[in-house]
Amino acid sequence: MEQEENHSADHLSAQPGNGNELEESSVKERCFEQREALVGEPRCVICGRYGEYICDQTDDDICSVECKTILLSKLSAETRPVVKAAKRVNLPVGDESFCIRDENFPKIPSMHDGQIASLRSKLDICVKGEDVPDPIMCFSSSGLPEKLVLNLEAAGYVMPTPVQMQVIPSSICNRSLLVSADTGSGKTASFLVPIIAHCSHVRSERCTDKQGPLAIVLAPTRELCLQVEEQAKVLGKGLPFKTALVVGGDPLAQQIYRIENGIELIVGTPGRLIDLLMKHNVDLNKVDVFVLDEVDCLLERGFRDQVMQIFQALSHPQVMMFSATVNSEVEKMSNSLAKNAIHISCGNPSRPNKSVKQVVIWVESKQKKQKIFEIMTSKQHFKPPAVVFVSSRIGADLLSEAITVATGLKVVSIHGDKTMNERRESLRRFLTGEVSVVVCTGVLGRGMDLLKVRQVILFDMPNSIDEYVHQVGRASRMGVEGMAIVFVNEEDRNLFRELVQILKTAGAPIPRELANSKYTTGIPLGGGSGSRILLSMLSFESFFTGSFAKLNATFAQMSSPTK
Ligand SMILES: Nc1ncnc2c1ncn2[C@@H]1O[C@H](COP(=O)(O)OP(=O)(O)OP(=O)(O)O)[C@@H](O)[C@H]1O
Repeated sequence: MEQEENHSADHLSAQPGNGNELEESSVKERCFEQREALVGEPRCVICGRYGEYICDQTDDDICSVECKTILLSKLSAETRPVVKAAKRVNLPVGDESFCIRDENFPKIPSMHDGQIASLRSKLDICVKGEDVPDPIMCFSSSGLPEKLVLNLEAAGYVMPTPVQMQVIPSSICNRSLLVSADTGSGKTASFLVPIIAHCSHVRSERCTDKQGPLAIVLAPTRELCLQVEEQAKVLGKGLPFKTALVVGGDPLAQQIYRIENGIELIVGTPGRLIDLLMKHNVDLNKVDVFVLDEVDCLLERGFRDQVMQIFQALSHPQVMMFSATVNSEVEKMSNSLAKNAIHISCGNPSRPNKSVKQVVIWVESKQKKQKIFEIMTSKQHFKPPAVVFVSSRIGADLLSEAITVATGLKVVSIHGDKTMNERRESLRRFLTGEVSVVVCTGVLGRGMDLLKVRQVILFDMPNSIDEYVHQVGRASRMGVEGMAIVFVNEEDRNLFRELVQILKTAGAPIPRELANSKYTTGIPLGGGSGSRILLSMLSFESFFTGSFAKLNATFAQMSSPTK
C-alpha cells in the first residue's frame, strides 16, 4: 500500500519504541529539502513535492515538518471566515483569484471592517495607526513581481505568516512601521519582500548602471547581517537586485568595490557602515527604505548614536523597525525616526515563543559544568544540534573545550574575539551538522535562524529578560517545538521577578529555590498548572544529580503540550 511505505511526519516527536525506525536526521524539516514527486508517487497536499510522510492527524501526504505545520495551522484556521469562503468555492487558499487587487491595495473579497478585525484577532495581529492597510492572504495578491513570488515558492514559502500578511501590504503602501512579533515568525521576509519588490520596480523603471543603494538594513551582529543578506539574495534571485554586506572583519576595500559597482541593498552593522561612509563617498540620496532589525538593541546606548548618524544622512526614508521585544521606551524612541508609524504586533511578543518548553533548573555556579555534562551525555535528554549561551568570551572557549573533553562531542565556540573567518567557518560547521554543539555569547542570541536547532541551554542567564526571550527563541522556528534548559542561581536575582512572571504565564515549572527566594516574594505562584504540580512533586536541587528515574519523570511531565 502506498501509504504504508510512507513515514509519519509525527515521528520527530514520537516516543521511543513506537516502531518507527527512521533516524531523526533524515526527516525533511523544510519543504525545499524535499525532492519533486515522480509520476505515480504521493504528493504533499501543501506544496505538491514528494509526499514522503503521512500527517497522523489528517492522513494526508506531506513532504516535510514545515508543510505539516502549515497543514495543521490551516486546519485550525478553518473556522476563520476567509478560509471557509475559499473552501466553499473550491479555491486553494493561496490562489491569486482568492484575493482581489484594488489599486495595488490587496483586499479580501466581501470582508467588511468587522470581519477584517475578527480575522486579525484570530491571527493574533494587533494594529495601531491611521488607515492601516488590510492583511493579505497570499503573496501573489500584493502586486509583487512574478519572479519574486516564484522565488518565495521555491524557498518553500507557500503562504505568508501572520506578520508577513500585515507588514507586506503596509510596507508596499509606503508606510513606516514598528513591528513586534514572536521569535521565528518570519519577520525577515516581511521586510525583505517589499524591499526586493520596490528595488526591482525602481530599477526596471529607471535603468541606469552603477547606481547607489535604494535600501539599507541594519542589524546588530555580523552573523545576523550575513544571514539577512543571504536570504535577500535567495529571494531576489533573477531580479534587478544586488546586495552588499557591510560588516567588520571583512576587508573594507572589497565592500566599497561592490557598492561602487552598483547595488540596491546594503545590509550591515552600524559601526562598519559609518566607517565606510566616512572613508568613502557613497551616494545615499536614493535610499528610501531604512530597516532596523532588532530595533530595541539598535536603539540602545552603544548603537543609538551610530544609527541616528546614518538616519540623518538619509532624506526622509520609509522606516521599518522590527523586534520580538519592543517596550514602551523603544516605542517612544522610534518616534524620532518615524512619525505616524503603524504599530503592528503579532503573536505574543516580549514572551518566550510558546513552542519552546522552558526547563529552568537551579544550579549553583560551581556545579554548572557537571550539570551540562550530565545533560549532554544523556541520550534521552540531549537533542543536538544544540546552542549553549554563556556570558563571556573566555567562558565560551573554556566551556567548549571542557565539553569536548568530558563528552567527546564536537563543539565550536563563537564570540566577538574570533576573527570573521573563524566565526563564519564555525557557523558553517555547526549549520551543516559537522559539529553538534556551539557555545557562544549573545552574538547568536538574536535573529539567528538556526534551522535544525531544537535545544538551547542557557548556561549563564543573560543580562535582561528581553535577551532571555531572544535566546530561548533560537530553539524554535515557525512553531516547531523546542526546549530551552536554563541554569539559574542566586547570582541572577536581578531577573527573578520577571523570570517567575514569564514562567508562570507559560505554565512552566518554577524551581523551589526560585519560587521561595526573597527576590521573588510578592508574586503569587498559583498561575500555571505546571508550576503547581511540579513544585509539589520535586526539588529542583536534585534535578540531574538525582536518579535518572526522577530525571525521566520530570522530562516526561514537561513533555506534555505547552498549551
Ligand atoms: N511564509 C513562510 N513560509 C515558510 N517558511 C517561512 C515563511 N516565512 C519565513 N519562513 C521561515 O521561518 C523561519 C523563521 O523566520 P525568521 O528568521 O524571519 O524569523 P524572525 O521572526 O525574524 O525570528 P527572530 O525574531 O528569531 O529573528 C526561517 O527559517 C524562514 O525561512
